[in-house]
Amino acid sequence: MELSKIAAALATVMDPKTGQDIITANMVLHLKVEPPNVSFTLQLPKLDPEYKQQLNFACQEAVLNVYPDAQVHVHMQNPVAAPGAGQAGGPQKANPLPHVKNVIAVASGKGGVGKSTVAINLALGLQELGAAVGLLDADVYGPSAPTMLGLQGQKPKVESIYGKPKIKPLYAFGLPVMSTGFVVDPEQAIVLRGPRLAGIIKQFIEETIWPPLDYLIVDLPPGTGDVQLTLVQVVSVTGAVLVTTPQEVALADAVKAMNMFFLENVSVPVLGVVENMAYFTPAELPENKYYIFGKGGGKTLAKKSNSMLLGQIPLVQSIREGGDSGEPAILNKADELTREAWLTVARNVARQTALRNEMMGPTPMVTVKS
Ligand SMILES: Nc1ncnc2c1ncn2[C@@H]1O[C@H](COP(=O)(O)OP(=O)(O)OP(=O)(O)O)[C@@H](O)[C@H]1O
Repeated sequence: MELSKIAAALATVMDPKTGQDIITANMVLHLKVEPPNVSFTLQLPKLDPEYKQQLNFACQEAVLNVYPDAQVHVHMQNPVAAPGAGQAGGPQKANPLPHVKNVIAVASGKGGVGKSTVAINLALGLQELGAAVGLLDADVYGPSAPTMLGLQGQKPKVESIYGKPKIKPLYAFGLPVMSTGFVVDPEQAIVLRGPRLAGIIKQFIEETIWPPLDYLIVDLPPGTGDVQLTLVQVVSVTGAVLVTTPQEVALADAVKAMNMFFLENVSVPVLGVVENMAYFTPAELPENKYYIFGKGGGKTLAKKSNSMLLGQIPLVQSIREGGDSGEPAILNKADELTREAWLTVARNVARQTALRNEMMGPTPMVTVKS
């Protein structure tokens, strides 16, 4: 009996919770083979007994397919909660995305500063550096990912796993993408509040079949509100990237957005600040920088949030055109300066995330007492 064959057999069993196979979803522990006995622990989130039984049968069947005489012993166990989860006496919560290493929220104080542009180019930049990346556009009131990634009019497919519907993300330039814009009409979204909104965000996190990822980039709505609060309750957010423009007026709002990550019990570390539209560079004079909105907003916000300036992105036509045409600017090899500005942001985000992970454990998921 070979351990690797048994592991390969178990990798054909799907977890209804994440839509991943149970090996990828890190659900199989203590796999032991002492012929004819095969035993292992199956960590599974709270599911009703019917699912438990289905999974048990599916595991038995998978092993018996390769070793018909095996005696299969499956021990079921609730997963160990994400470290720090359920602090302050709340109930322990399990991480719904065990196969996603880092969840990075991209936030801004107000709309129009280029938060979505940053989220998308950052996601593609990290991918270019070799990481597996996904994008969740949670900007319910103004979802930009469908247009900016050329996915307008497309709808994600729903797949049934053990009778439970799971959403398959769409793909653009190699990125798995989910956007509120695929399923909710922004005009209807205006009236969404509280529990309804929370339900949608929760569903996008828990019911999308995200592949194993190094980074899931989440594009938040501007400001502070229900989506932000829901996100920190349903998933462990590794860190936040704040986006601002250089003007002083943008700063006051950005500080409010920043403070929301430091609320009691939230404690999502700020990885750094991206200063967008930092200066204007005409295409025909690529070396010239005109600081038309002033200087220093990004640096000031980085200082206030005790983080770093991750990069400065110029105000250039190619970024706006990239957003409109569905082909983000970072993919435009003809505009090397802009590409390099985006890649600097991606490198700095990767470095700050690694440093953060060395220094502290996973961010506790927030428990709200009702
Ligand atoms: N550096 C830039 N240079 C030129 N145009 C830019 C730049 N950054 C963003 N834009 C353009 O500005 C517009 C707003 O950008 P974007 O949608 O990313 O902002 P946002 O902060 O996400 O706004 P909202 O939250 O309201 O959706 C878009 O048309 C985008 O292409």
